[in-house]
Amino acid sequence: MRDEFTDPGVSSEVEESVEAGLRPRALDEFVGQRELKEHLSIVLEAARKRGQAVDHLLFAGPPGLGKTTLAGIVATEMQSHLHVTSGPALERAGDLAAILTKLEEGDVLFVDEIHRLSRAVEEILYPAMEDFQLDIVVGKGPAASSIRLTMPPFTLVGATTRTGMITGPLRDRFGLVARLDYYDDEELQAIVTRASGILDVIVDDEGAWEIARRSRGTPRIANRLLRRVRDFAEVRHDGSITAEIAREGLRLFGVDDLGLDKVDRAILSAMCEQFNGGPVGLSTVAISVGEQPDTVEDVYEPFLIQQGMIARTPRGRVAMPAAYHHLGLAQPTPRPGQPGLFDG
Ligand SMILES: Nc1ncnc2c1ncn2[C@@H]1O[C@H](COP(=O)(O)OP(=O)(O)OP(=O)(O)O)[C@@H](O)[C@H]1O
Repeated sequence: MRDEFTDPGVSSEVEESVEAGLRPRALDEFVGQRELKEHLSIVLEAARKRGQAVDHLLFAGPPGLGKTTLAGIVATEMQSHLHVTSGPALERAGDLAAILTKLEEGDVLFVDEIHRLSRAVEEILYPAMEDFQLDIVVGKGPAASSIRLTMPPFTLVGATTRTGMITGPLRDRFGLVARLDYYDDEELQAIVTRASGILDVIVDDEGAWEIARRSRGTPRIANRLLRRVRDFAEVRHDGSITAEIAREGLRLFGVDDLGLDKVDRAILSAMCEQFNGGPVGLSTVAISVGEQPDTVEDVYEPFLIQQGMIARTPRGRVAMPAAYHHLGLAQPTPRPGQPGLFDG
């Protein structure tokens, strides 16, 4: 049931190549995240002055907020190479060793979903991050021996949607841990305007604003909605995007006034109507909308919580008054003793 328009976690191969073209290359072009940018620019400048590799960096936050983009910026600003992999792709210790032995001095290794590294792989990473040492086991059984290789200093950039799942020892080995927050509407408007320049489509300020405010605080969604509205404008109008055209196009694609899509609305309506406002467990909600619990937790829930539509309590998820209001439903009066909103 995942929604291809507003799910920040879904990106096809075509979209990835379009995204690559829209990625800011320099820190100055990266919109928003002011504090993070300031910290990062100091870390980069200091490393440049010392002529050293940048300290290892960990970026945390929901999908589509710019973690991969920042890893690319670090590599560009340090004039080094970027190598990209992810936690689930590194199944065995040898997978990581193969990448590490290819790194040159100052290179940036980006590991997406770093919280999903296996224990065995993580253990290879510790000495590599700390002392630039790589322990490789040669042979099998009693004849196995370990050789230690020294590798050139490099920068590990880790990205995670789940800081809580990063082990303490791994987290401690990052010199900077930074959290990316949802973007505000003005920042997203600037992102839409910037992307429209690259995509060569005319969008007026109000048109960019209409797209921005339905983008769930997420640049990946802003860029995707812009591309869909561009299609709509080209097919049904003269190609340029005004507020009215943006509104019409987004309505056609099922994106509502707050930027919620059909999955968000299904989650809210399951909670409000099927489960009487909750509390209801995450996996029950996920099953009722045909999603994986991880997807509901990582992709949909953070924005619905941020919007004050649902809340997490020790007994499960509960629907807040804003959810009823958004769906146009009357809020039920709690039965005496019914667990609900104000528990926990
Ligand atoms: N601050 C920003 N300014 C302009 N564009 C941005 C910004 N952040 C992200 N983008 C755009 O949003 C898209 C998604 O960004 P990116 O792939 O870096 O997100 P991510 O956090 O790594 O997501 P995921 O973890 O799901 O891979 C990119 O195409 C990029 O152009």
